[in-house]
Amino acid sequence: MTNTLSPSVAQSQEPATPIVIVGHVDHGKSTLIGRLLHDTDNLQDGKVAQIIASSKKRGLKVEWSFLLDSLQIERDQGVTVDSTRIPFLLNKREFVIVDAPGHRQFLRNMITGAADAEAAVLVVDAAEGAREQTRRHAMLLHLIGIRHVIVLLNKVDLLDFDQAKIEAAEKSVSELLTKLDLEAALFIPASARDGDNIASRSDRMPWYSGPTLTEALAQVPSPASRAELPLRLPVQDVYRFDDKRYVAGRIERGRVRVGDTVIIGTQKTPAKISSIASWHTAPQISAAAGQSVAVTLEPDVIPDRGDLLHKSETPPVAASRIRTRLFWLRQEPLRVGESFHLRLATAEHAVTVTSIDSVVNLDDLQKYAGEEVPAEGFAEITLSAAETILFDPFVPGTADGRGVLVDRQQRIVGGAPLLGPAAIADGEKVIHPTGSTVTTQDRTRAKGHRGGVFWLTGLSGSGKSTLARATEAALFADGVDVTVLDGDTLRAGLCKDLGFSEADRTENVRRAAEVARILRDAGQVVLVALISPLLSDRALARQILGEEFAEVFVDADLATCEQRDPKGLYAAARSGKISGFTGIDAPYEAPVSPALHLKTSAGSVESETKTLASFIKDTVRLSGALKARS
Ligand SMILES: Nc1ncnc2c1ncn2[C@@H]1O[C@H](COP(=O)(O)OS(=O)(=O)O)[C@@H](OP(=O)(O)O)[C@H]1O
Ligand SMILES: Nc1ncnc2c1ncn2[C@@H]1O[C@H](COP(=O)(O)OP(=O)(O)O)[C@@H](O)[C@H]1O
Repeated sequence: MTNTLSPSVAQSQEPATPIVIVGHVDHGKSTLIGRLLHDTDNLQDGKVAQIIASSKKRGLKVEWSFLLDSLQIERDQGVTVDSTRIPFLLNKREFVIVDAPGHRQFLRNMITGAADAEAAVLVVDAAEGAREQTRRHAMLLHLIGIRHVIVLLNKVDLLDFDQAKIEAAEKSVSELLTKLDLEAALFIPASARDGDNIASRSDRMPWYSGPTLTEALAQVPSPASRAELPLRLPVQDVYRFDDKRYVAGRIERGRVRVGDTVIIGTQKTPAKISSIASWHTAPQISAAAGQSVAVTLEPDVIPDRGDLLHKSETPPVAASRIRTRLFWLRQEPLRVGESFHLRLATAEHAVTVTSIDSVVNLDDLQKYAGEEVPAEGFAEITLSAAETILFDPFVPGTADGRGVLVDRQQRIVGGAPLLGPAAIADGEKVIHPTGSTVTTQDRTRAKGHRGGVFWLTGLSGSGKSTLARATEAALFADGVDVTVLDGDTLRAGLCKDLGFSEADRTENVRRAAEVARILRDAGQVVLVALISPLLSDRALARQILGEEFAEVFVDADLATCEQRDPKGLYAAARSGKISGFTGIDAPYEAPVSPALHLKTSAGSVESETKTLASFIKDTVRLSGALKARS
């Protein structure tokens, strides 16, 4: 099978100009991409015939968006090399359309740097005007800092090519963009389906004297040469051959020459470049931005992966508290205190969110103070690291300062363009949580199982403590590293300042969840046995613990619990000796969809213990049996 895009595209030597094409669903993005590739002669003839045939078959005019469907199929089959970049040539100049089928994927692409985009085309249905995604995409373009924005007012045939109507549409989109501080370089009235003002001038809008889309793209500045900027060489790896150590990496910007003195990372160790090699080439005297090199250093110091080589006269910013923008991608909100890894070029730093400084409201696009960043929201936050981080503050249209936040499972949870060092406000509580250098994988390997938290909730007397202790013993006998955090036990020490008011119970849950997190992160299986009566409190625990959290409903009806009354507390509550007792005069909200539901009114302690222990082992076990303890 051959690639749909014509082979000439691959032959250009100039660096390609990346552009993104965005727009609300159905406003014509896919049609535009198909039309653009066709009208600029970037499709093979066979492909065009295929699109025409399949459009005819469905009784449609030529449906250019079918092209993207067929590209998608090629991608799925692995035919197209890069799944998110569509190259095309415009008068010998190479462009790359950074494409992403879904909204979430688009966001991910934008923030992970697939789009160092030089320009953006915002497609807006002229008849429908700006919609939800128009607004979100425009916001993103503003936050990412794409400087060159072309608004394509699409489907102007629906407005009969009428100048007054089209100008009214332009005005309303322009007002939205102004609110976002995003200035459109151009508004182009067009019909992507018919090709008006895409690659050729429309004769149906003689009143329009501006450029066509391809003329506008031709005016987009080429990616500026990064070779003239101060040197940044992030260390990818260090290799040893014949007693020599080679420090390998891709020069992000600037250039290195043999004889240059460079500074290595945060240790600030100076060293001389004694040789430069590129793969498959003879040794070089110098190398510049974009090249992957292996340098030898004199003296033979050993940088770490992630160290940044730079020159002493042009150092990057060094800070351990960093103000950053945030494009939050997780489906749950972000709160202060959560920890992540900040990926920055080849470096990874453990960081904690120490403040949420402002949150952007997507309705009025204003910044507000906020306690949390909502799911998929935008914000400005402060990150703290235990170590100094070297970085260049984010500059629109470059790779500088483009941090990415990843969670414990290495999933990307947010884009974090680093804005600069965060000043310490008067009286501010400054903390620098440290991250372990022992990895989760190391711990898992050593213990033979993963860590996890099993949160037992239920009425007093339902059997939480009994089952937790019996399961603890069973798991321990099986070689599992296990700890129980029991309500009564915690309340005898860590939580002895707390009573049973709603606020105190929330704090009790929070503390237990934080302790469970530390133990879980150290690789342990943690059984938490707390009444934790409110759905909102257990949601808080889940928030603190993330996905490695399983809710176990220890379910016995009130009558059974009251009849058991192992501590005589129900009797005391009934006689008014104690008040606010769960199930009597304080609420208990049962879990809606627990990971495990144990009905202890009916079953025996032994059978419930077996069920719980095997559920836990199935969850934390590695493939195969748990490691036998020697
Ligand atoms: N008013 C009131 N309500 C509920 N429970 C009470 C109360 N007063 C004392 N106790 C005893 O405290 C134990 C519950 O503590 P928890 O930390 O699990 O409760 S909570 O999660 O904070 O709601 C609970 O233990 P369990 O019976 O093991 O659940 C009781 O022994
Ligand atoms: N299937 C069962 N699971 C757990 N406990 C049971 C079961 N059947 C009877 N019990 C009894 O119920 C009581 C539960 O008390 P406890 O474990 O302290 O509950 P909680 O910690 O939820 O307050 C114990 O006396 C226990 O022996």
